[in-house]
Amino acid sequence: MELQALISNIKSEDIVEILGIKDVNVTGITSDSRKVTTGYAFIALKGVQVDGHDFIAKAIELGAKVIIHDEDTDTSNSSVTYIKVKDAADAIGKIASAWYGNPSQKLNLVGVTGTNGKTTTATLLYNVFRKLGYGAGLLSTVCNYVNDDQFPATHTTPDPISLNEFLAKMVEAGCEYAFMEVSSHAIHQKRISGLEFKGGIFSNLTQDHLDYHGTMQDYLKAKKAFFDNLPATAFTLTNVDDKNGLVMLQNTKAKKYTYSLRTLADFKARVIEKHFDGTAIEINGRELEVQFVGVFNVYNLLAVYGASVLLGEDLEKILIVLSTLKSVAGRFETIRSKDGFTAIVDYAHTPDALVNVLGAIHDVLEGGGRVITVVGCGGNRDKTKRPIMAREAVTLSDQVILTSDNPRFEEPQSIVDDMVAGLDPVQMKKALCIVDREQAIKTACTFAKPGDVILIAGKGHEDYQDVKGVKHHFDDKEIVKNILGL
Ligand SMILES: CC(=O)N[C@H]1[C@@H](OP(=O)(O)OP(=O)(O)OC[C@H]2O[C@@H](n3ccc(=O)[nH]c3=O)[C@H](O)[C@@H]2O)O[C@H](CO)[C@@H](O)[C@@H]1O[C@H](C)C(=O)N[C@@H](C)C(=O)N[C@H](CCC(=O)O)C(=O)O
Ligand SMILES: Nc1ncnc2c1ncn2[C@@H]1O[C@H](COP(=O)(O)OP(=O)(O)OP(=O)(O)O)[C@@H](O)[C@H]1O
Repeated sequence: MELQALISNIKSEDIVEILGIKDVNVTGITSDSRKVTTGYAFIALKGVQVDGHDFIAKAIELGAKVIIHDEDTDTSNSSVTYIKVKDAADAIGKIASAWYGNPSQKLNLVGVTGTNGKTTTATLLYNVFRKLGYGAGLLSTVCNYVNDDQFPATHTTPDPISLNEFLAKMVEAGCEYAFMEVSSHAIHQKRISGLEFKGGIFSNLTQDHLDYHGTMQDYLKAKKAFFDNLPATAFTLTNVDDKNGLVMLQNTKAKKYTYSLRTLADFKARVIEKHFDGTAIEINGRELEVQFVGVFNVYNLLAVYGASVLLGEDLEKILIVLSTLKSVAGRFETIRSKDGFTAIVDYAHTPDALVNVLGAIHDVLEGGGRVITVVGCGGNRDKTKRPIMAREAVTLSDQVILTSDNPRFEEPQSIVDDMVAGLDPVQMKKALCIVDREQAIKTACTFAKPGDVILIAGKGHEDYQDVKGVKHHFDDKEIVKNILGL
């Protein structure tokens, strides 16, 4: 691609200077010096761990012909074109978009952000539009889809080059719709810069990711930036039962819509009856039975309904499809034992999600059944969640087993100790520490009696345990089924 076309999405005021010849044909783009080959454009990004500007010389050695940077750098190589921009993280999204033919402009792209519910909402939207007969794609934590073709996901929101490559695949495969999760990390690192969104959904904001954002205020600011940057042609759909729902709408140019179970809103729902296999609900005056448990899932379904309406779909058709949808992988997945107890595998790994999923279990628990919770916290991530999650688990369960969940580079025992620090001696009587997760699940199954529910929280769809940088195969569902002989 010609260099002028490659940088055509970057506003001229965002380009500080161009040194060297402008008439260059670029053969590829990357921000990783290790991927450079002859004729590439290398975009130097200041990383969290290292600075891409330190790899410019290496990129040139490997054949880079264009260097895009935002810090002072050695520009003495006369066979290279140096483009200094104001913000390389912002520029790379626009460059990636141009390189792949601006795919987001050819799709109805909807982004979902919030602490919990992103995967569920984005996946259900994708399922609805596939069931309605459209070509559609999905970018999510669990899996990426281009129509029915599956691609493994490495991030909740991929880096700008992979992201635009996926969107281009969707365009090529004839998709009209694309649904994606937008993580706060991605907004902060500008991975979504240059994308043209048709809509943005906000689910909720509760404590998470403080290891990265530092404070809740900065976490909120990151989420809000997504809505602040939506164009007037897009819609925003926010949950106004969350105290930050209206905050998200403050500075946006986009058309504003709201959803709620409790107050006045454009899209309203009400729970009629809760049971173990689903919930009877009313959406905008229409009753239907859905195969989801938990009020939090009614919020997710309402967001899906609202977004589908805003995308122009027929109300009746959407309601019919909603009643056929099933739970997303690793979200409230139930396994019944032959002895009459139930195990639930759920991805709840924030205090709020844990409270919600335990609340949902209590709502449908049949007479006398006890709740046994197996839960851990991830290593090298927000440590302040640990005592809170232990406390919430103990408060809402009859028995808790504290265990390991992706310890990464921390000692599993010390993570469990941080959880225990949240419990007083009385609460401690309900808790047991079994660091070995398989052993913890086995012990919960031995404790369980008919009518009891075991919640195995935190890993959901994940099929690994991340220990010291190595992902060892570990699948909560598989383990439970083996133990129960299913
Ligand atoms: C903390 C974080 O978000 N890090 C992300 C960030 O990495 P980084 O800034 O640390 O990159 P780096 O390794 O320091 O490198 C800086 C630059 O130098 C370049 N480099 C580096 C080495 C070299 O030899 N040559 C070279 O050119 C790199 O390619 C990069 O451009 O940018 C990378 C490229 O986009 C991401 O892959 C990486 O995600 C890491 C792996 C990660 O685990 N991120 C998680 C926390 C994350 O983003 N999670 C959210 C979801 C959270 C949730 O809701 O649960 C997500 O969207 O997935
Ligand atoms: N709307 C919601 N409100 C609160 N909790 C929810 C909601 N939806 C799902 N949850 C809980 O959060 C867990 C994670 O759900 P989901 O994967 O949809 O969220 P997410 O935002 O994609 O999370 P992550 O970014 O960490 O992948 C679920 O297993 C459930 O326990």
